[in-house]
Amino acid sequence: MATDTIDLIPVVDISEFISGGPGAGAVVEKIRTAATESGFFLVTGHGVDPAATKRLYDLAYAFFDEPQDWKVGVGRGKDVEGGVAFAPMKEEALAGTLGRKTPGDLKESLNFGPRLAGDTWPDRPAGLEAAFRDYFAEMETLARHLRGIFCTAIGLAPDFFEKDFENHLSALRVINYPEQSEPPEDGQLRAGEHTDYGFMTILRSEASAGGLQVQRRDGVWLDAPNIEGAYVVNIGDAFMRWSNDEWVSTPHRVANPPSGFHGTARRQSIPFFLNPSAETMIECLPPFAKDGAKYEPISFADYIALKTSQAFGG
Ligand SMILES: O=C(O)CCC(=O)C(=O)O
Ligand SMILES: [Fe+2]
Repeated sequence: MATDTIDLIPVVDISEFISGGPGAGAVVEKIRTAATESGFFLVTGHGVDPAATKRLYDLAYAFFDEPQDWKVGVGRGKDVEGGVAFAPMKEEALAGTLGRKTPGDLKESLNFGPRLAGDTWPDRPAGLEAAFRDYFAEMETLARHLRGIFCTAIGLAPDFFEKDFENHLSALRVINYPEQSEPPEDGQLRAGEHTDYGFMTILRSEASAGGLQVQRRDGVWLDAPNIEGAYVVNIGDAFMRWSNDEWVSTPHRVANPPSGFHGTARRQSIPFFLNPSAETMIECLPPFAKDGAKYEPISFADYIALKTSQAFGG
């Protein structure tokens, strides 16, 4: 029901927190509640430049319109720090991260991180790299505001996390979910059920037939609300561990368009995966340690290696 969705995934205008206005405390309280109940909320009043978002959206759209043969030649190497990587249709099956074998996800993506390995940027569409870098910088600013909100909500100094994000390993991805001309295979989705591994994800979502769904604790899948210009924020697994499981990383997926759907179902989303630096220690935050820490301290690099080996059985 719509009321359930809006209660569980509330829309929070964070402008009063950013400007230090009298409503800042209410912003913090709303986000604390959402982060502990569903791990998902939408933000408005975030200050992100809409032109930077549109530029990245439009250039990535033009990239995905290029012929498949050409696209698969882009960014398969690992030699360029801050390069680009293209992942073709069905290459990734996100449900595999939960140990489930499904056919590959019905999506393709372009991936970038200033400290992540990729390949030389393609020469077309012109301005693609600059659009990724500009939008990445916008996300860094928003992420800093959100970290400030998180710290205030938890009772930490507002800059508690800042040293851990000086050399952050965040990743920016644009995903294209094309029209589906053939029915999906059994168990095949646009993006299979998963949780995100990092600290938090900031997603530029898009309303379409076949969109983002979030799992309620009783197992029911809810459609995430779509509000033009708002960002969907969700807590990742590393932050859940850091908070001694008080802030929750919730399973989500991207549904297929309904079978027999005849309208336009192409969808493009832009997740920014905020990750700390490799050496950051994920160690129960003091305000959550009262009844004992559930987990041993672990570096972010070791944590990702552990998650990957758990997911892929290696
Ligand atoms: O495309 C979306 O709306 C969500 C994608 C997602 O959850 C992911 O890539 O981790
Ligand atoms: Fe995700």
